Amino acid sequence: MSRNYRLLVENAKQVVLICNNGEKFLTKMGMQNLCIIENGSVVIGTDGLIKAVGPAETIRAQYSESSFERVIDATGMCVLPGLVDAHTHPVWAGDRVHEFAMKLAGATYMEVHRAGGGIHFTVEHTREAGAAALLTSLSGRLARMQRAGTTLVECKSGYGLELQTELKMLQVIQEAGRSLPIAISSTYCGAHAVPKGKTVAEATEDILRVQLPRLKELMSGGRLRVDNIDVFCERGVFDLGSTRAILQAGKDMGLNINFHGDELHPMNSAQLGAELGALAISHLEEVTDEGITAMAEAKTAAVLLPTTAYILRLPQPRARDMLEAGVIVALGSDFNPNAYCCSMPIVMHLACVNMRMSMPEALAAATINAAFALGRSHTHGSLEVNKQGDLLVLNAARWEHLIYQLGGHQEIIRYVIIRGNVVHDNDKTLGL
Ligand SMILES: N=CN[C@@H](CCC(=O)O)C(=O)O
Ligand SMILES: [Zn+2]
Repeated sequence: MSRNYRLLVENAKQVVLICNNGEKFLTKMGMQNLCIIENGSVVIGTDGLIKAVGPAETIRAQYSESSFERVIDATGMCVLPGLVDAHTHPVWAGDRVHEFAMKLAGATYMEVHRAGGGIHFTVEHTREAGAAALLTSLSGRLARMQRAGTTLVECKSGYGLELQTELKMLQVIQEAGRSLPIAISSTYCGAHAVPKGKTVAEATEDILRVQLPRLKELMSGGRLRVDNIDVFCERGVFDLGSTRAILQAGKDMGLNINFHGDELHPMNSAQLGAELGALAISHLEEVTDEGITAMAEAKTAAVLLPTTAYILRLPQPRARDMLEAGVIVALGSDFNPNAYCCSMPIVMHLACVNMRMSMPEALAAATINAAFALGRSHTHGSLEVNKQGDLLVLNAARWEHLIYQLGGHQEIIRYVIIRGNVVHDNDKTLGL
């Protein structure tokens, strides 16, 4: 093949494809048996898409006449798909480090929230912040996630709780998506908390009558791109009835349902999500057996967030029960001022130790299944021909080191590649 390509990554000790049959998600045994090529190579075209992935000698023979803008010799190294972070709240102003001390001293999440901290504290500061300042801090956070291997990330609004600030956040997310290599799935989360001075009914009314109609107008005029709708369905926040009304209205506008459920109390959020055809539900620390069955049947992904249970000392989500029931289990960092973690390798480590997932299950949950939870598993989450050329090259001969070395991703990730372009070269960053 005598053509020009963007990138050849050759001779990797392991190339972890995840799957190779166009699967949109993996469950049960599929998550245990990831597709791995020993001594493999990957070719990415000038359009940023994967053109070939296979044994090194086959690729060498097929592409012997071709030219590449860049060749990476990955001898002794591993190649994996870029990681997908299925749940973050990365747009905000105001420092909440003081709350960490409160929580360490025993305050619960809802106690901090009721004391005027938590989401309300962040809402006050985010309402006051200018879009430029929010974009600067968001870009820094996304760059950090990218260095930790994330190439597709879900980003929520939700620290405005009124039209102007929610729109400001969504526009900032859109701008970051335009200016940075990392891909973004954008989520309207106007029902993240009930604004101070409003009842649940009044807040729901504002979302249904004011916020969503304006969003719809901007989206249909092509001025705003939003992918998902989210609600914090929780006792003392949005009840089941208001959650249903908001999610259904979002779905009617073409948004994917992807919401917070069954986190602090069993709310039957899982059953509601399954009934509404939700693409994903996050948290689920308090999900019931019936909720697990409903999600497995409806093919609604469970986005588990190990950092939340860890920081708030909550019961762990029942990952094993979900996996055994055939639920599509995905992972997210839940990056937010409460859980300040930008690293999906740390999230996978916590999922393995605290939630008893195996390393292959955790990697599937942080790649193909997280991509499915965002409606993007046709382009992301595995190394297959015609998918986006997003990959990690590890300074390690076995891929499991990415999870095993707690907090070691900074040294272990040599390259982060998005659409065939090297966006992070660890040697250069560290000046080695
Ligand atoms: N549970 C609700 N929302 C966030 C926390 C947001 C915050 O505390 O600012 C979460 O997913 O953990
Ligand atoms: Zn969240």
